[in-house]
Amino acid sequence: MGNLPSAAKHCLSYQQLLREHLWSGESVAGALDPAQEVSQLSGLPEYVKIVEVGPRDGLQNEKVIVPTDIKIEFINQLSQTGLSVIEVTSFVSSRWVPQMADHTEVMRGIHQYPGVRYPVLIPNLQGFHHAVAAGATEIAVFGAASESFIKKNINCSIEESMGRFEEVISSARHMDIPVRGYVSCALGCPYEGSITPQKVTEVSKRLYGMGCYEISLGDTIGVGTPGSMKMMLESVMKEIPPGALAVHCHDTYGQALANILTALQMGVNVVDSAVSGLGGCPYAKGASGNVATEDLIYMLNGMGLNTGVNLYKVMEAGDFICKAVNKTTNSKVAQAAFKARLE
Ligand SMILES: CC(C)(COP(=O)([O-])OP(=O)([O-])OC[C@H]1O[C@@H](n2cnc3c(N)ncnc32)[C@H](O)[C@@H]1OP(=O)([O-])[O-])[C@@H](O)C(=O)NCCC(=O)NCCSC(=O)C[C@@](C)(O)CC(=O)[O-]
Repeated sequence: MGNLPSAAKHCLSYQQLLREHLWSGESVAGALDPAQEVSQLSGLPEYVKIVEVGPRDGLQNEKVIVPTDIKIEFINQLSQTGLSVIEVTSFVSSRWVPQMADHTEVMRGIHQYPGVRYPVLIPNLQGFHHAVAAGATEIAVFGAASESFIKKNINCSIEESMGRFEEVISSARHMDIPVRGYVSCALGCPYEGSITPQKVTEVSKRLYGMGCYEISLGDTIGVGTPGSMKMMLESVMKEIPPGALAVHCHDTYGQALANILTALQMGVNVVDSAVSGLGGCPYAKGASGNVATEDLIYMLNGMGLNTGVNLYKVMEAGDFICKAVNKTTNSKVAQAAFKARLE
């Protein structure tokens, strides 16, 4: 954008700005006023890593079983968007989450593109062994800061879950397999309501201490606000450096982007999202999908923050999976772009 003559900049219509800049990742703030850009960017990271969870978190709650070849095609399309991490499936019990029963076929069927990592979700040692046999080279364990939620989700207490994760993490370490740790209910629980930042910190600290390279703090039911996100992060950051944290925001109350921006301003630079805003945890009733990857990229592009991801290609992958599961996209950006195309 910097090369355009200023007269041309003023002639750019809103639609042109969208087409030429927000899609490509060039800064619109800079297009309007270079001085403004600097002030907007202060305190924010230059690069934000997006962890795409659509194939796992996005699909796990779908009632109709999505054919395995559709899942594989979806992941292959996502792999060509510039995303560097795509969580592809979970090695959980098919009695608990039938949608993920084809984990081995999905893991074996996808084309693994260079530069893209394909972690999978693991609840226990049994899942770990199945995942490794299927070819997984990166995993994530998933804990929670709520006793009631973890009981419903993986049928054990927080203390028991730590024992299981310790076994998994120690086996993974022997095989040089990196482990990410999730902490669900970081901003509220569907069964207990408020969760204290101290409890989130305690669980996060234990997972980090066991060797998780990154802790993803999940607003599982999307009740958080920038205020509660800030309080929770201030507490967790006393024990874990911001560079080892990620945020995972569901958008039930429409706060996800605001919460993510708060986290970015506090030094977090890894954000989970799902294409088309798909998703939700089967054991968190009433929760809506994740923040849409399209909406996240649009916001980050608009602030001049680099993600390396092509928004247009992500929208195409979103269109593909929405048609396949017969859903309307939850992404505001995709909705607006498709509407604009029809006008
Ligand atoms: C953890 C279990 C298995 C415990 O389930 P359980 O019933 O307590 O397990 P168990 O150890 O008593 O074993 C019972 C049966 O399950 C089998 N089993 C045992 N382990 C496995 C395994 N890994 N894979 C396949 N089968 C397994 C085991 O072999 C046995 O089979 P049987 O002898 O009866 O034929 C179950 O509760 C489970 O699968 N839960 C998964 C729930 C889930 O996937 N939730 C969604 C993901 S979390 C999420 O979405 C939140 C997140 C991460 O996105 C962040 C956020 O938003 O907050």
